[in-house]
Amino acid sequence: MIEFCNVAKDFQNFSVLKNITFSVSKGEVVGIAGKSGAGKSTILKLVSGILQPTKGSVATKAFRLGYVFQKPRLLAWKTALDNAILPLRAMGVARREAMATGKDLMDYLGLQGFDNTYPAQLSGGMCQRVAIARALLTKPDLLLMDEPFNGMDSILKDNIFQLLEKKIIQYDATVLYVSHNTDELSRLSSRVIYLEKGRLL
Ligand SMILES: Nc1ncnc2c1ncn2[C@@H]1O[C@H](COP(=O)(O)OP(=O)(O)OP(=O)(O)O)[C@@H](O)[C@H]1O
Repeated sequence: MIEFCNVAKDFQNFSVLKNITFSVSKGEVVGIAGKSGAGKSTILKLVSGILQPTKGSVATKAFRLGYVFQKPRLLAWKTALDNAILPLRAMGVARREAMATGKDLMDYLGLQGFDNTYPAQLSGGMCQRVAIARALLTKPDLLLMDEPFNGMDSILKDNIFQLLEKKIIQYDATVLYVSHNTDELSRLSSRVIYLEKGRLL
């Protein structure tokens, strides 16, 4: 599903990733760990095509991509529900159907009653849950998540883990996700990639 072949990524004269080679098979759940600034988010951006490698190649066979960014990146002028269903609407799903599906998922994520609330009125953890709903609603076959549990308490995290475990099986999704937390990494992933000084350990 994902293939990195001798990938290097430089920003101006700064070399973030050096000669990275790894692959992720369909249905695998792989964690990415490493110190702050090690290049974890850069790996996800390369997978998604937001960034291009300086050297080497990055290939994916994803049909539908879900991406939970490090920051929620919600549109300030849209309600929580409208933010969550944005990719569904872009795919041509009728508004009424998208809203019903979106509302169910938002309720499951503990956001009952906040459908019509704007991002500025939500907490950081609530915005992050809207972003998780947005990434899951399209039934992605590749899910990229960058510190998806930021701002969440342990009970909430546990609910979201259960939801993710269910959805990953349901969508037969491949998952690549970044976390600093070893408990979070060991709970979901079958393998962890560790980045240090631009190289894979
Ligand atoms: N667009 C950019 N332009 C210049 N430098 C960048 C850019 N994006 C990232 N960097 C640099 O690349 C390095 C790796 O960034 P990245 O966001 O991938 O790290 P990270 O491992 O995800 O860090 P954190 O755990 O703190 O989120 C950092 O030194 C960062 O300053």
